[in-house]
Amino acid sequence: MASNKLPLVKPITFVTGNAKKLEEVKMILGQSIPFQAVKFDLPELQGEPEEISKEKARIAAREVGGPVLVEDTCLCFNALKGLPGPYVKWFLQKTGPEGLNNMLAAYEDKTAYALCIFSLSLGPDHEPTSFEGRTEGKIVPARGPNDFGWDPVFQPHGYNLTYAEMPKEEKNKISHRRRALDKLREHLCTQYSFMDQP
Ligand SMILES: O=P(O)(O)OP(=O)(O)OP(=O)(O)OC[C@H]1O[C@@H](n2cnc3c(O)ncnc32)[C@H](O)[C@@H]1O
Ligand SMILES: [Mg+2]
Repeated sequence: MASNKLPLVKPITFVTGNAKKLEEVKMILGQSIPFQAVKFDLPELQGEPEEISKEKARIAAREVGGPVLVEDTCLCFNALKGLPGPYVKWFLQKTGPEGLNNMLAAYEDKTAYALCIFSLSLGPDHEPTSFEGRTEGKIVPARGPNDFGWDPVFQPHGYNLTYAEMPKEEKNKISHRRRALDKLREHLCTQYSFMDQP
């Protein structure tokens, strides 16, 4: 029976400058989606998270000249109406995770959510499609290894451990990144068939 799935000949190139993101994406996707990675620090717009992610995908598709995947991650504090959101990287660089916790000292509401938006572009002439994953939690004084971003200050709802304290497999079961990748995988597997490169 003929398949009505679209053939995808080239592997998808995941473009990121962040080695820790890549590590998690590899663990979560395993062999399910053929992809390769290139390390490139893409310029980022200011604005709404989905538009930032989509614009990264447009730039990456032009650079690579084929199918690309990018993601942008936000950490959103409810007391601050969603800030620092997509700008968390710059806060983190200047203040470290503990500085993020201190930002909420003046507020009773410590709730926050981690948001990950992957954008897939099939090439320079294609509009990107986005896949969003969100995990609710709260901001706490830093606990656990300080080796990935704001993991030490984010404690997901229903857990007594911060992301940093959780074994990687546990984080990857419930994370913002996992939830977004589940949607991406579903989309790719229902719409496309992967072909070996000639
Ligand atoms: O090249 P790209 O993919 O853009 O990588 P980046 O490091 O610039 O990443 P973002 O623009 O998405 O900025 C998100 C910030 O949040 C951090 N971050 C991303 N995912 C995280 C996670 O799962 N846990 C903790 N920190 C995370 C990351 O290190 C950045 O400081
Ligand atoms: Mg970035």
